[in-house]
Amino acid sequence: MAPTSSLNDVGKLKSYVVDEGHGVKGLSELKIKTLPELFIQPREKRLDMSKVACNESVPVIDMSNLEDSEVTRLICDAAEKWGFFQVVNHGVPFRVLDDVKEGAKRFFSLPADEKKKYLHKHSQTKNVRLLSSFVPEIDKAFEWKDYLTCFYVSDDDAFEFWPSVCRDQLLEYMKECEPLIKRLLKALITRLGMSKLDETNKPFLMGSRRMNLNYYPKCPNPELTVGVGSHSDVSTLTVLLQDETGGLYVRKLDSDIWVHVPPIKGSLTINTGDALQIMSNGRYKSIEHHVVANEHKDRVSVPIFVNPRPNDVIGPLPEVTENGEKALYKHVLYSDYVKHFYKKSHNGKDTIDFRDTRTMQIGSREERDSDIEDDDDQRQCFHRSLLSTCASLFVSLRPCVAGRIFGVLGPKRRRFDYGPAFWLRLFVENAEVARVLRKFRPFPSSSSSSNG
Ligand SMILES: COc1cc(/C=C/C(=O)SCCNC(=O)CCNC(=O)[C@H](O)C(C)(C)COP(=O)(O)OP(=O)(O)OC[C@H]2O[C@@H](n3cnc4c(N)ncnc43)[C@H](O)[C@@H]2OP(=O)(O)O)ccc1O
Ligand SMILES: O=C(O)CCC(=O)C(=O)O
Ligand SMILES: [Fe+2]
Repeated sequence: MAPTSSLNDVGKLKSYVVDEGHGVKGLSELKIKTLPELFIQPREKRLDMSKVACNESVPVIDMSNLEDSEVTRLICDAAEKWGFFQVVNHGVPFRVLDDVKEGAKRFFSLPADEKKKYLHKHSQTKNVRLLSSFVPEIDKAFEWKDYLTCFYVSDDDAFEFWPSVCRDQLLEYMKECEPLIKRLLKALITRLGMSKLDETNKPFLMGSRRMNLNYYPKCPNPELTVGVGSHSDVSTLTVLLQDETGGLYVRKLDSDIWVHVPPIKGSLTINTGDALQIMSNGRYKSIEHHVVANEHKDRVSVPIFVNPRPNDVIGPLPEVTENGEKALYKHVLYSDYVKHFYKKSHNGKDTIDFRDTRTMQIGSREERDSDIEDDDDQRQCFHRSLLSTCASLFVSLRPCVAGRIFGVLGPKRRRFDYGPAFWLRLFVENAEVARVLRKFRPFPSSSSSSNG
């Protein structure tokens, strides 16, 4: 039961919030009058209201005219100058947006024992996790937020592992956003010198998706904490659905001014993430943003993070650097980049700094040692990409080989159904090995790498 007497015992408090599945929401529902110390953020991590510009706002782009080159121009300008914009008339039905918000509320209203099943230590899959704060094992001061994160692998995987109270709504939302995502990327790549979105660039621009359900419960002392600390997303781009509460602030480019992103009914907020900043060699900006806590209302938001595939090596695109432009970022295996993001608490733009050739020396020795940062790292990360691609190919082939040898399909038959989906996946993964090999073999020596 309610550990109101133990709120000052950090161990018990963490255990209540994180391990028992109550989350920050459970704590909020105890109607505590003061914020436990665990959630008190250092002053520099909170939003300084004197730095908020009330007369500024991120662009709002009307997407109703599908063929309009002016829309393309507005999207590219917004990604260059703001890294954030809202879209209206985007084609995703209001009903789908309402349903996914309701689905999120349903999930977080489940009893703690039900939610607990999605904690990392109990979850049947690593593609679904329930967390509080950001990375609770690492965060010294907790953020006032719970979130469920779902990495999309396939419909079958989602049907099997995603929570049934919101699974259908999440999948529908993700699928309805697909045309919008393609339109946005198509527009953005024109300014990078690519003529179309096709099978050659789709994988590293939008090869994987992760959806989070964020829940920010009412907070007794919102001014002392944050909903989400300042960070930039590690995605290519993020499509964010927020409810009517408000509280998302973004940094104005090259300034210490913050701008509110007001909820507009039916709109979606788009931001370009670190992966696109790297691929565009800094042309498109991945902007810091954060969310304040709120005393009066629970808030939900649902971001779709559109990403490269974990096994992709990302770096400034050849189309961008072929005119002699100096590459500002080192290549990195995308899953290494994401793991680096999850290894530390939110701290502004420090994830991308670790690939920025101008700031690469920043970071603790421990971090430097564990990341690939030597001059030969492009070669290394292609090696790693190749290895992890082969590993995933092996995993998908294993039951097939076992089936052939022993004449059995094993207990996980449903997941390794040899229908069209299986053969398609096999084909795609073989193609992937071939692609990585092609990239790897003619790779130049480190002395001729373009990183400066
Ligand atoms: C602002 O607040 C946020 C933001 C976010 C997310 C923002 C984004 O931009 S998400 C886009 C992320 N991109 C992807 O997920 C696509 C690429 N995915 C991958 O590369 C991989 O799935 C992986 C994330 C690297 C995980 O790879 P894998 O090695 O196969 O899986 P694990 O063994 O489970 O993970 C290894 C290691 O990573 C950490 N970790 C992984 N996932 C999460 C997660 N969802 N949350 C926290 N930490 C995660 C973790 O340390 C894992 O080690 P363990 O020892 O725990 O296994 C998100 C949240 C916000 O609050
Ligand atoms: O809740 C929001 O409005 C933003 C959340 C966010 O920035 C994130 O999940 O990455
Ligand atoms: Fe974010």
